[in-house]
Amino acid sequence: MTTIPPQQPSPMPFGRYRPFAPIDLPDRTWPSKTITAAPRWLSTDLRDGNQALIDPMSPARKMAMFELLVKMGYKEIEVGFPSASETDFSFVRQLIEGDHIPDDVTISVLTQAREDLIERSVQSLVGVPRANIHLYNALAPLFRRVVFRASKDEIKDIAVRGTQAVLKGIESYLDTTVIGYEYSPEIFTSTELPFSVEVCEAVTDVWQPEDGREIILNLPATVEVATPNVYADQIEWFGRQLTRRENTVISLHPHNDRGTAVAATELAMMAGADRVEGCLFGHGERTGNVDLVTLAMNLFSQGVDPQVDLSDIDEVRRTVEYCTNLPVHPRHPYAGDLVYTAFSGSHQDAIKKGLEDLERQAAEQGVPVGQLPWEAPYLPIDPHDVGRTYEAVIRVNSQSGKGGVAYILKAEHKLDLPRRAQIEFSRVVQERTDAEGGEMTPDEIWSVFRAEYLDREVPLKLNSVHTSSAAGEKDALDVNVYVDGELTSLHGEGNGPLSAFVGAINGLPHELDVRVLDYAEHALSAGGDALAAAYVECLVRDSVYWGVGVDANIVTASLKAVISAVNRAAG
Ligand SMILES: CC(=O)SCCNC(=O)CCNC(=O)[C@H](O)C(C)(C)COP(=O)(O)OP(=O)(O)OC[C@H]1O[C@@H](n2cnc3c(N)ncnc32)[C@H](O)[C@@H]1OP(=O)(O)O
Ligand SMILES: CC(C)C(=O)C(=O)O
Ligand SMILES: [Mg+2]
Repeated sequence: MTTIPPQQPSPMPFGRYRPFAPIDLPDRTWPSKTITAAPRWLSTDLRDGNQALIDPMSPARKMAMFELLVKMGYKEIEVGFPSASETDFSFVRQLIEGDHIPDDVTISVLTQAREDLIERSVQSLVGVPRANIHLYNALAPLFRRVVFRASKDEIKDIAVRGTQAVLKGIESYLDTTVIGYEYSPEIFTSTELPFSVEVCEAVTDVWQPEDGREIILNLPATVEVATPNVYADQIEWFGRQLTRRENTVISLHPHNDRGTAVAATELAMMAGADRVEGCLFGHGERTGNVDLVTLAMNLFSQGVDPQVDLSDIDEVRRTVEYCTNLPVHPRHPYAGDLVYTAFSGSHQDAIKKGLEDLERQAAEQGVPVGQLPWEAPYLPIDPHDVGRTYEAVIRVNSQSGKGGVAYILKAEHKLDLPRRAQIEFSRVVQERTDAEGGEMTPDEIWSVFRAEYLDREVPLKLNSVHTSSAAGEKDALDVNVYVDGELTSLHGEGNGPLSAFVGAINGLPHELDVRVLDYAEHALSAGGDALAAAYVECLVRDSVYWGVGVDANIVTASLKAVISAVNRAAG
């Protein structure tokens, strides 16, 4: 019996950290809920995303990001922190004065709860068609003690007076009917829940929401401190306490410190949230905000309309990389360079079979593959649905098997190798990848294939072929073949041109001793000038070799295939 040795205690100082105490919510309902619709999205790429960049976006990059978000279908976009800098202020002015905000898009601006900053923020919005003002202050015990050095009542007062200042600013400078309000109890996840509710209720008392005049209460996991189920409990508990739930939008603003922001958001949506704030590809402070792309694609992959357009995910990625000057990781869900790629043999084999199965079903039903329900091994979505192609799906390195190599030959060159030929050629490829390491590109695979099967001319090279057969008689074949570079005329007879040819070359002084074991052929293309491919498995003396021939004439292709096997046997 084998015993696994026990693990050792880590030398790291884990004793300095305390577990986050979950809230007591035994009657939670969210675990049995399902997400059936997209939430209201808000992109904060231009604010939380921008404030966390090494190089904050230039005006041109901000405009590119804004246009991308609009094009993708985001209807709520936080465009900056206009009281922070002249750049942020001018960008908001540029959007408004340049008439860049579509009628159905609501921009928002963030401000601290400080009167001067609120006034400046309000001024940035003069002339806006529609906007939200977003005010925040931190409520958590650590912030009360260390940052604000203030009591609970004083902290509540900051939020209340801030909201009053927003109302005053709106009345002084703006068309009151087009301005909405969002309040964030910052560090919500580490704040005593009753205190968060108390402050939010006080803020709501000031704003006085009613039908047609909502209040957005945005509950940030400013720092993600617990498992996703705890955030869901917090959201469900909070929602139950509100006195004006019907006119309140519960919004999520998860960060990704523990790497579980997507999961936390999804569970919190199940717990009753209406709206989600995040950034494309998870940009934002520290480990980032929740990734809007993954959230939307997760909905899509469950058959739920994500209400944003990611059908050209590479274009979205390119624009975000340009704007943020940061790369998207090659393994980023749905968007990374490698996420629709299989290197390993068993995955390649299964994917190839899955894609062929879909093609077969589509042909049987007379519909394109794009109209069939998606089901393919290892591929949660059809790469085509996000503008990717299958070409990148299977890539070959030393971990690859016959399925991947065969897939590339079929996808790129329409060569559908018989199974045993696939095995033989994949060994040839594996010898190369083992010896040289790294990946073999489709072009390299093709040149190895050509060199191995199609381009060998010694000892035999076909020059011309003439066949004849009369009813009931054997096939007669006259061929001109270069034998070791010398043009030689051969004659053979047999049950078909292939056996006639084999008989003819077995008569050569080389003592080839060729026997055909298996044969397959298929067209490579349709039409009058179509090419055909022939595959012949030959026993040459006492070893088995496959040969491949390609020609417009199928008989010539099959003779070339025999020659290919014979030349390979000659080494
Ligand atoms: C979780 C988040 O992402 S919140 C958004 C964070 N984003 C940003 O801060 C980006 C833009 N911010 C800035 O450029 C600057 O902070 C400015 C221009 C807005 C303000 O700058 P400054 O006036 O220099 O103040 P600073 O940011 O250092 O603020 C610290 C002061 O504001 C107080 N403060 C911080 N947040 C808030 C708030 N939300 N409401 C009220 N007061 C606040 C602090 O307690 C501190 O007060 P003290 O000086 O009395 O100790
Ligand atoms: C301003 C708030 C919403 C914020 O960004 C956070 O708490 O993370
Ligand atoms: Mg944030």
